[in-house]
Amino acid sequence: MQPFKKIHVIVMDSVGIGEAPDADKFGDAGSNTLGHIAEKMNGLNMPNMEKLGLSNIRELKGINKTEEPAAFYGMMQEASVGKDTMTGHWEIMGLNIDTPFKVYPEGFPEELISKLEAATGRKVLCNLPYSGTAVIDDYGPEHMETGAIIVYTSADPVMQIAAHEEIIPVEELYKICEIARKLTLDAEFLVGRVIARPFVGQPGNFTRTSNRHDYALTPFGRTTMAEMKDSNLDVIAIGKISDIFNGDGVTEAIRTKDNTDGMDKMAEVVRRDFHGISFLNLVDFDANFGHRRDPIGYGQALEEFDRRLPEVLDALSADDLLIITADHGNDPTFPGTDHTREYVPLIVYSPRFTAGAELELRETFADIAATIADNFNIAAPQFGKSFLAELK
Ligand SMILES: O=P(O)(O)O[C@H]1O[C@H](CO)[C@@H](O)[C@H]1O
Ligand SMILES: [Mn+2]
Ligand SMILES: [Mn+2]
Repeated sequence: MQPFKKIHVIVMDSVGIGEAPDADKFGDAGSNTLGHIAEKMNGLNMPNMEKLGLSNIRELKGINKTEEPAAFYGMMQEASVGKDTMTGHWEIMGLNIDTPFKVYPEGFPEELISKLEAATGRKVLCNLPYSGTAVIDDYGPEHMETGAIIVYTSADPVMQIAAHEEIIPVEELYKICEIARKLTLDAEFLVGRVIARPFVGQPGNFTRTSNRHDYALTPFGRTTMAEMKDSNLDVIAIGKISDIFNGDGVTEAIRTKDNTDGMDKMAEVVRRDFHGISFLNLVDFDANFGHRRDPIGYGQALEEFDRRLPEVLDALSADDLLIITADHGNDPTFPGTDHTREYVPLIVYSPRFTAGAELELRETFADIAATIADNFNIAAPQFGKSFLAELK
């Protein structure tokens, strides 16, 4: 088969498709993001994903299994020991994270907080694991009175810093986060990501803005993105992808406001003439609905995604390959507010295909990187097995 000129990867952030075999080790036995949302919605209306074969992977209420799926379809299991966004995306690009990132279930050590206060000249509020919407409700008023910053974490390896845009201008919050990023690069206080969380509004009525900014770490190994960039191929990062890789291996970064904007930008990029990959993350599923434990909102966002899909599908030519997948689960019906250890769906489509078929269970997300490397004839990642030859 002729290689594809462009491969487009869409990560539906947190759209898992049922507990992974090792889910019990993560306290996630019984989780199923898509399955439980379909139940709560009393059937999901996703005719475009249906045609591609979504319910052929695992039957989902409201979505029919189709006799002639247009896409190749299957599931991937996560090999790495984490279930956070960075781990999932880095694995998709060929890495295997075998040492878990540090998490801070009791908040950050006093020593780190003192250093942060000294370096920023601002006091720290909260310093606990917290939901990002609850934390601004609870600490926002005090923050507005004192100018102290709201620092919180979660079950993920993250330090999040929230501030009202009229109390601390976004640019200053970004500087504060850069300071926090520098302080948390050492093994002693290592944090996967520092996240700026600006918000607006009045007490009791705060909302977060799209000026969120993530400060990640540079991937610990050589990703297929880096390999592509060094081979003079294009790597177009859309949404928070560039942040997740700290810009490593990215040749062009396009920011987005939300899922809708992400799909708009994706359709634009698909129509362009280039040689390489585009890589989009749709974070709303996770941030607005998964962590908020809102299965109906989540279901509606999935249906909206499905309605927008034809714009991307229609833009594809026989030179394009589209891969739709996820980075972990976040079952909105599950106890707690954290990610869930799940299989992720794998949908692989090109107008070049006459028919789709089932792909065998993938043992690592890195099979996507291996497939990309195989297609562009560049060095294979250290992990992953290409499924390119199966696409016929
Ligand atoms: O509750 P909010 O602030 O949305 O935080 C969520 O967003 C973080 C980064 O994705 C996750 O670790 C989770 O804690
Ligand atoms: Mn994620
Ligand atoms: Mn998340």
